[in-house]
Amino acid sequence: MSTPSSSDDVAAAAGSAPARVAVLVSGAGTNLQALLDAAADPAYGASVVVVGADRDDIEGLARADRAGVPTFVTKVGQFSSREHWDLALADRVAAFEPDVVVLAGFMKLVGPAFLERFEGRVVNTHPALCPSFPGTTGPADALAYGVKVTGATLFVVDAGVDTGPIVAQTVVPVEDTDDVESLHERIKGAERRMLVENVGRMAREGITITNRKVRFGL
Ligand SMILES: Nc1nc2c(c(=O)[nH]1)N[C@@H](CN(C=O)c1ccc(C(=O)N[C@@H](CCC(=O)O)C(=O)O)cc1)CN2
Ligand SMILES: NCC(=O)N[C@@H]1O[C@H](COP(=O)([O-])[O-])[C@@H](O)[C@H]1O
Repeated sequence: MSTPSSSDDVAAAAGSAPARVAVLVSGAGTNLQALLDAAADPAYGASVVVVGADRDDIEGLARADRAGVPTFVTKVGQFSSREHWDLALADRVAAFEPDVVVLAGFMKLVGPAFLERFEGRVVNTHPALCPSFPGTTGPADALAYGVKVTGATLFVVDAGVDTGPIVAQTVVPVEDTDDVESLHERIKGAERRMLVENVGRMAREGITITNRKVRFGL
């Protein structure tokens, strides 16, 4: 795995050793579980080396414990400012020398220190088709708007909210009978498949970003 060269033309990953993946979570951790399950196969090319969270007592951390993966919790409230939290979070993650950092249901915006440390190597999975419905309520917003299809987006995180270069998207139908829960569950099924497939490809092939366009390969 090599270090990205610049923010506008970024190469990440690709090598013979499994890529080291750090995952940050805030909740149930079903996306994390999908990565843990995939990584059990050496052919996948990636290994989850640490799971971090911004809160205690969540199923995502329990999933990591059961898989024997180290965990940490870094809460905003433990620090005197958001900037100090961001720096501490970057330090905790960096100690595990990740090649790729996956935000998988991580409900905090990461800031400049974090993004500089892992430039071009942080991806987030979002339960909507970016650039539509950014933020914390993507499935509810899609349902309220009345769209007939929605989905999930994997993107390289930047300083905005769900604005980064898009790695992959997956589409699901919105049914007339859906409520927010049923729609989000349908999205999450497709989201987990998209995440596993594309984090694996990032690990095995690397990515290059040119003028926002993401392609696999270095
Ligand atoms: N710099 C970025 N950080 C993150 C992104 C991103 O695109 N850029 N994506 C998020 C996930 N996200 C939605 O996709 C998201 C998460 C959280 C928030 C937010 O406003 N959070 C509040 C706290 C809410 C809480 O603690 O429950 C906050 O950060 O103070 C907006 C969007 C991952 N990070
Ligand atoms: N804005 C971020 C956001 O809405 N993230 C979403 O939270 C869910 C976490 O599920 P999980 O904890 O079961 O993986 C996922 O659908 C993820 O995209």
